[in-house]
Formats: sequence, structure tokens, C-alpha cells
Amino acid sequence: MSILEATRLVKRFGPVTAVNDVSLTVGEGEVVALLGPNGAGKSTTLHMVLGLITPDSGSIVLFGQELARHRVEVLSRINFAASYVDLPGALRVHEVLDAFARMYAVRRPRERVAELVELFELGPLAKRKVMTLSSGQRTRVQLAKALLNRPRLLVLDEPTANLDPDAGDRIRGLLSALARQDGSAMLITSHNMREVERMCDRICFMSHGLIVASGSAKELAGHYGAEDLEEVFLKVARG
Ligand SMILES: Nc1ncnc2c1ncn2[C@@H]1O[C@H](COP(=O)(O)OP(=O)(O)OP(=O)(O)O)[C@@H](O)[C@H]1O
Repeated sequence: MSILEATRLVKRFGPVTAVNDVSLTVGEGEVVALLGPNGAGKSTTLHMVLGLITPDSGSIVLFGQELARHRVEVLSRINFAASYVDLPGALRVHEVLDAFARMYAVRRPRERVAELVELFELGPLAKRKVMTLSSGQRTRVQLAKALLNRPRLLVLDEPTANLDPDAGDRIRGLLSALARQDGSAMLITSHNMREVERMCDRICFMSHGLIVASGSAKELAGHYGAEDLEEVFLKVARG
């Protein structure tokens, strides 16, 4: 069964067509990247999948159920992290994770929070208020929060954008291991081509609201006669 089947999505903001007839599937255990230049329509696509905005047309089916008609059941099985989403700054890290664990009705919330604190090495930060954290530290809290409900689909908008190379590398390893162990699917956007090559099974390139190419990093490099994904990106983005 597909985790996500998005069909012929269209979203306009006034005169701007942000997403123009995009179809996309994510299978069980698959890590899929949406790549493309600034303004290509990646975040808008993710926001429709997350039910944050409603498509003008097209359909989104998650776990075999139409998002528009089964919102609560479907959304309880997914989660999201993005550096541009703020966590409550006046709360301490452990308070944020406890609050979200309760909100998501996580079973054994204390144990789950403790697991994620360990996984993301948040122990030394647990008593710090979120507003005092660096952006990279906040990213780790965001990712821990996003995994609280053991999502079957994890949607990540530029997950490692604020992390230093060492932290980024460790988080990438962690996320890849999670996808392999739990079979949870991921849909991510990133401007880091090495990250995408390392983490993603399949890549969909967007340009001007359309998916213009898709395949594995290797397939795309072969198709475009490119050395690597960075070169593919430049070729696709520059038409
Ligand atoms: N709420 C909005 N109101 C008006 N225009 C919007 C809105 N959200 C997005 N857009 C426009 O839709 C287009 C696609 O934006 P989107 O954020 O999806 O791009 P993106 O591929 O995620 O870009 P980036 O790589 O810069 O994050 C852009 O032209 C953007 O200006």
C-alpha cells in the first residue's frame, strides 16, 4: 500500500500558480526528496500533504484514506519538522516534548520522551528554555518532537538547514537508520545535494510548480549525463 498518493495537485495564490498539476507517491519505507530552485513549489506541496493548506484541485490519499474526508485519523499518523516553525520559546525543552507527547496522545509518554532525548542528545539541554537555544539545537528539538508519535510518514522541510556539518551528518545517519528500522516513509525537501544522495531512494525535481524529472540519484545523473546530483540540479534548474 502506498503511504502517500497525491494526484494532480494544483495550488494558486492570486496570480501565482505555486503548484501546477503535481502527482507524487511515497511507498512504505521510502525516502523521497522534492528538489528544485527557490519558489519551485516544494513547501506548498508539503503543506498540502500536511493539510495546512487546501489544494484548488487534485486529491491527497494517505494510508489509503482521502485526507479531505479522514483528516483526524490520517494526520495522527504523520508529523512534520521545519526550521521556520517556531516551538513555544518560553517552555523548557522537556516541557515542550511532554506537552506535544500529551497532545499526540502518545502511549507511555515519559518513556517516549526519554528515548528521543537520548537519541537527539538533548539531555544537557532538557532544562533550557527553547528561546535560549541556538538554531541548530532547536532543530534537534523539532526533530524529536516530530518523532514523538512514531509517524508512518515524516515530512521534513530542509531538516538539516541549521545544523553544522558534524551535527547534520549525525542527524542524517539517524533519520536514515529510523527509516530502515521502522519502515517509516519520509518526504523531504533540501538544498543539500549530498544529503539527498545519501538519504533518499527517489528524487522528484520541481520547477515552476511542476515535477520535471524523477528517479534515483544514479538514474538522474545517468539521464542528464551528470557527475552527481549537484550537476543534475544545475542542468534542470537552468533548463
Ligand atoms: N501564502 C502565499 N501567498 C502568496 N504566494 C505564495 C504563498 N506561499 C507561496 N507562495 C508563492 O508560491 C511559489 C512557491 O513557493 P514555495 O514556498 O512552495 O517554494 P519552494 O520551492 O518551497 O521555495 P524555497 O526553496 O525558496 O523554500 C512562490 O512563488 C511563492 O512566492
